[in-house]
Amino acid sequence: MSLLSIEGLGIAFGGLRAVDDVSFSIEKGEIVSVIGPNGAGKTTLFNMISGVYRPKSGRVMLDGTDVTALSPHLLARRGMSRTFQNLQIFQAMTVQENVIAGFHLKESGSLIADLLALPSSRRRARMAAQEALALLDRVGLARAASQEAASLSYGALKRLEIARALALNPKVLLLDEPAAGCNAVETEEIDHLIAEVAKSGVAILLVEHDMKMVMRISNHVVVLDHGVKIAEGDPASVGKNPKVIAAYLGKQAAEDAHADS
Ligand SMILES: Nc1ncnc2c1ncn2[C@@H]1O[C@H](COP(=O)(O)OP(=O)(O)OP(=O)(O)O)[C@@H](O)[C@H]1O
Repeated sequence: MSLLSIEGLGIAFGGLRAVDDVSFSIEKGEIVSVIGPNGAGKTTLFNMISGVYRPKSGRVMLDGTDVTALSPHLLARRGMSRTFQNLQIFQAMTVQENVIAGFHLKESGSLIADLLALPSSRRRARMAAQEALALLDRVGLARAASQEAASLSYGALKRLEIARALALNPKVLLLDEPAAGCNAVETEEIDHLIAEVAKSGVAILLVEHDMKMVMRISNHVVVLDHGVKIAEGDPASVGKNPKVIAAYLGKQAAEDAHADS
């Protein structure tokens, strides 16, 4: 049984089948990337897996349990957390407070205790602050803990968002374009971070346009075109697949590439 199984997911907008019968799975500690040309259905698939859209067909199985269309916060409690293409950082809060906000997503029933500032809630707050610092250390931001998030560079903000998603202690982490807008140095830092998180046993699903990054860090690549899965496999075999080349570059380029090889 895989940690995360995507089974025949499909959805349509009006007459357009944006994602059609897509299946694949992810194991513990594995990095799987979903790629495809613009409009292929990557974001839509991601949104179905993370509970933002309800699929018309198929299901999402997490650790053997059907979690299809659970709300994002319930999914977070079951062990699936995500980051967003457009950063969801609270700019006016400190770096550490942003991570602490992540812990609150998985807690329930603590609001009244917090409002009354009960000893239990003060103890919890102290622990959350310590755990947040440990997470910031992991993503290389411990020294910026008390700075306002707005003062961080773009690459650091991206790592902060990953730290906040890790605050939920996920089994599966979904990353929506983690390197978008980053320069080469920032992308490399995010590469290392993703590899380290996977090594700790977290399964990672990535949607990313930076093809070099995808080829560098993925164990497995799933390729979509017009909502349909057209290929999957290790990065090297997917990179050579004529169907994939055709989807990206057009049919003629694929035939040329095939003739050259
Ligand atoms: N909410 C929506 N309503 C109607 N059509 C949509 C909606 N979301 C996506 N689509 C359409 O579904 C198809 C897949 O879009 P999607 O954004 O998932 O592709 P993508 O692979 O993520 O593209 P990109 O690489 O450009 O981000 C496109 O034709 C898009 O226009």
